[in-house]
Amino acid sequence: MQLKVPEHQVAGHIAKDGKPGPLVDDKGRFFKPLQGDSRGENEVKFYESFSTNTEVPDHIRRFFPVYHGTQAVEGSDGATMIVLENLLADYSKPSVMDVKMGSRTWYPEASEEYVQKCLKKDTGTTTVSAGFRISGFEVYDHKESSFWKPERKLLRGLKVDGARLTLRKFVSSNSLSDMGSKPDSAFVSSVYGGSNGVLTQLLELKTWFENQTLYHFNSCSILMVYENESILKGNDGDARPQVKLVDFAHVMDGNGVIDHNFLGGLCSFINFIRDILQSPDESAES
Ligand SMILES: O=P(O)(O)O[C@@H]1[C@@H](OP(=O)(O)O)[C@H](OP(=O)(O)O)[C@H](O)[C@H](OP(=O)(O)O)[C@H]1OP(=O)(O)O
Ligand SMILES: Nc1ncnc2c1ncn2[C@@H]1O[C@H](COP(=O)(O)OP(=O)(O)O)[C@@H](O)[C@H]1O
Repeated sequence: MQLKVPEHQVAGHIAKDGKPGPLVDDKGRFFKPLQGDSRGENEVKFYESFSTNTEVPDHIRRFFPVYHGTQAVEGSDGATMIVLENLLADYSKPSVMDVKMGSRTWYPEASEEYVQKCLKKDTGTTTVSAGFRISGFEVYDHKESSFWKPERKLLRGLKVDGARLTLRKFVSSNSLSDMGSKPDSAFVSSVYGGSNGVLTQLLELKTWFENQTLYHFNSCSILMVYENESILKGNDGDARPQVKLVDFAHVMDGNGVIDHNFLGGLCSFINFIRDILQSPDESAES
């Protein structure tokens, strides 16, 4: 089995200090190392539960990566990895964004130290003010014919207007390294709009979250992706926008209670996307 480092990972842990990072194979699978303390186990517990839970409607399953169990991976010191569907396997020039949902990323059972660490990040980013934060993104820059990924530090400093501007840039054809340029929102209707677009998918997810009390998706992300190859070939209609959920290391049982934290963040995110769709030509906010 030939494994390699994923080309388009936009957030989360990478191989560092002797610890393995995610890997992908050529058969459409994504290998995520089990994280230390209870996180890895908790994520496995979630996937095992979710993949067999008959209360989850079929049309909702498509928002989650398919789970293929766990596996000890040779070449990574035999590290145990969660084997998932590689969500980017069918994309050749993907633009990808990871949006961490909720107005808090901590949860009641966490240690005081962990809560404080999360609170610091939550108040310093748009998590508290907007109900989500952009954890990472990579866009295919049509002017430069290459991928562009901002530094983490730059994203951590984004305020609400900056997040709005970034969501516009994500669907623009301008050169993105030029921070001063006004995004043209060229792909807004083919990515955010339409019957298969991001907004429609988010609304479908919201309908489920308005009722589901099975799980609380603490610190979970929405991964948005679309294909630029089709746009380069002049077929914007084939951008194949997808909304997926990733990172279930902190998912808890819902115990019959609505996940207000995720739902609130999702409603806010939907409003941002809807505003951009309704006024794609609005002047760039700073
Ligand atoms: O270590 P940090 O400060 O980079 O924080 C990680 C987060 O990075 P961020 O600061 O939000 O860009 C990181 O966020 P992303 O996945 O990058 O959005 C995770 O929240 C990670 O925790 P876990 O894998 O969910 O258990 C976080 O790891 P822990 O701090 O919980 O170990
Ligand atoms: N199933 C997947 N397919 C493709 N890419 C993925 C998948 N899961 C995660 N990723 C990539 O890895 C990043 C980090 O994933 P995540 O589960 O949040 O890891 P961590 O727990 O280290 O934060 C995501 O932002 C995305 O770029």
